[in-house]
Amino acid sequence: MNEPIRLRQVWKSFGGRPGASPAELLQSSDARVAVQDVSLEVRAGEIFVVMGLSGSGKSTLLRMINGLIIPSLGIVEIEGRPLHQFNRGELRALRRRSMSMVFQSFALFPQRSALENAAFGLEVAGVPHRQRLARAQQALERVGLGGDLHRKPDQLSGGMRQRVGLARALAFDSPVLLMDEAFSALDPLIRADMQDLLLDLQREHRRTIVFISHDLDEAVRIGDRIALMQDGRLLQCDTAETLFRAPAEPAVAEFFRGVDPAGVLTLGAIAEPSPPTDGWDPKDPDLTVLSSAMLLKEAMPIVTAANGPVAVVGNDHHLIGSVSPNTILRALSR
Ligand SMILES: Nc1ncnc2c1ncn2[C@@H]1O[C@H](COP(=O)(O)OP(=O)(O)OP(=O)(O)O)[C@@H](O)[C@H]1O
Repeated sequence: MNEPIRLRQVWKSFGGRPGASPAELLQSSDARVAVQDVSLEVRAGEIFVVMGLSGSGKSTLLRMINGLIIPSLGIVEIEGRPLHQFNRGELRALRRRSMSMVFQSFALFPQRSALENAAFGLEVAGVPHRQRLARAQQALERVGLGGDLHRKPDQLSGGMRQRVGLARALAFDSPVLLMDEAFSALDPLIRADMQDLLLDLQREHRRTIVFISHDLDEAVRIGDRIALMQDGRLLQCDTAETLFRAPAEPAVAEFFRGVDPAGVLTLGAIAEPSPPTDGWDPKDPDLTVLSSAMLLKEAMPIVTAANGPVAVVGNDHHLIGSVSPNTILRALSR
């Protein structure tokens, strides 16, 4: 299957001569180059976080993916088809049916209830009244607002309003969600709740999610992969663990300074390549067996409580190696 979203050498300059080459854009004093030569692929079913500081080009990138901004150079492909080949109607249909947006400050209609707000996108898409209310109600229940369907926005907290925004996108059931700093305005505890909710939703129903964030902790927590942006350039795009262990340039390592390695490293990355015991028997009921994908912060209490090294196995349950409390301590003190 084609990647749902692919960018090939994409540039976006605000101002500057149309048709200018990359070198001309970079040299031109009246061109503001927001995105420079970005190539990436978003895979079906992943949470793909675009992370960077303010002004690094994240929102411009997202708006090129849904066709709101046209690249100065390069190609954006959606499901294998270049976006510039979509006519207006197709672009509208893409935004309505295939890609839902969730913004930071989600504009809710003050005079409408949570239910009517969540149903709004479906209303615009022409879904019949009863059907759209049923779908909106289901989505609100899923985000924990089943008891607040008839409240108006001013009767909801900021976190609840953001849940209505998420429910509006979920009610669509579109395969791709574009989330622009969707949780950034929330206070830290509610923000962590929303991140958990998103991960739960993702376990139930794998959508392709492009999530913009300027917060590395958030990116590490929710991202299957992270695209790190700086000054319009893509520094590196990979799992948090690879960015942390093998930064492509010093700027990447700089981003990860101060990040807790236990929240980034997995058991698979640190396991000793030897079995936990000499006569290792995978069926031994007394042996602790953990997945290689488990993060150290989750594994630590289990490894510490086990009597002896624990076995680490891969996806197909084959033995990768073993980990003891000492292995973890060594990895964390590096
Ligand atoms: N319409 C525009 N006209 C001129 N310059 C723009 C426009 N939109 C964005 N820019 C510039 O492009 C650069 C990238 O902006 P963009 O909004 O994509 O960054 P961002 O990473 O999303 O930042 P933030 O996190 O602050 O939203 C910035 O220097 C910005 O000033």
